[in-house]
Amino acid sequence: MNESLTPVGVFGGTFNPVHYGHLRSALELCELLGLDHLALMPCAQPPHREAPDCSAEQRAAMVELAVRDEPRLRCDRRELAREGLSYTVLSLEELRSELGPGCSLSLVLGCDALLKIDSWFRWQELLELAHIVVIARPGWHFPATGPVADWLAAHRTDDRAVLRHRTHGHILVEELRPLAISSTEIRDLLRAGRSPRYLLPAPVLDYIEQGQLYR
Ligand SMILES: Nc1ncnc2c1ncn2[C@@H]1O[C@H](COP(=O)(O)OP(=O)(O)OP(=O)(O)O)[C@@H](O)[C@H]1O
Ligand SMILES: O=C(O)c1ccc[n+]([C@@H]2O[C@H](COP(=O)([O-])O)[C@@H](O)[C@H]2O)c1
Repeated sequence: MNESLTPVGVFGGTFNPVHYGHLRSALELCELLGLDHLALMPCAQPPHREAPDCSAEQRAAMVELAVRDEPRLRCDRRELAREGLSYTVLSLEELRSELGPGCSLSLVLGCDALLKIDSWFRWQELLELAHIVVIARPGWHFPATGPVADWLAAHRTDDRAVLRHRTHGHILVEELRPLAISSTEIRDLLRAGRSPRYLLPAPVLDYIEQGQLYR
């Protein structure tokens, strides 16, 4: 067993746009898990949904504005630099080769993403590259049967210390402060001519207004 690793994390999402649900969860995870940093990683070409209505460059720019005053949060642009669909396993492979085999790396996922993870490209290799930290939400249940249930049963731990002693391979579920905010709701408010102020950072809203996004 390794002693006292300093874990780092990566939080993938479409971030269309990034909001306080993402940001508050990211900061709480940094503190609960003792992460050196957590990088929000906007996907360029989502493998699983229609192309977002604003560009990957714009979504990454909004993430950069959102994290610029918090040193523990970063924006990771690697999926913008890669051709093709933004498969998470490819990003984890890149991160693992940059960080080296001795670093503790965690992939952060919302529970909605976890439910569908068995449809992801090479999903069973994810835990060979990183731990997975799942953000639990009120009203959400684990699957009781099927491949995701079996996978959770085989790899789940309730011990946060595992992130300081192991480099990859475990699933941790964390209940964080619930914030009922979604990017869909923010886009809908903007399209309806209503304000999403206070659901997302002011510099992100300024960027949306200046670029006339989501109209
Ligand atoms: N309010 C929230 N609290 C905690 N996690 C969240 C919240 N909103 C989204 N997430 C998680 O953040 C990750 C990235 O989310 P995403 O960028 O798709 O945002 P979203 O608000 O769910 O977007 P959309 O409404 O467009 O589906 C997902 O794993 C999702 O589960
Ligand atoms: O790798 C895959 O096959 C894959 C399939 C679906 C989703 N993902 C990733 O899951 C993350 C959350 O996606 P979303 O739709 O909740 O924003 C985001 O980083 C996606 O790139 C990844």
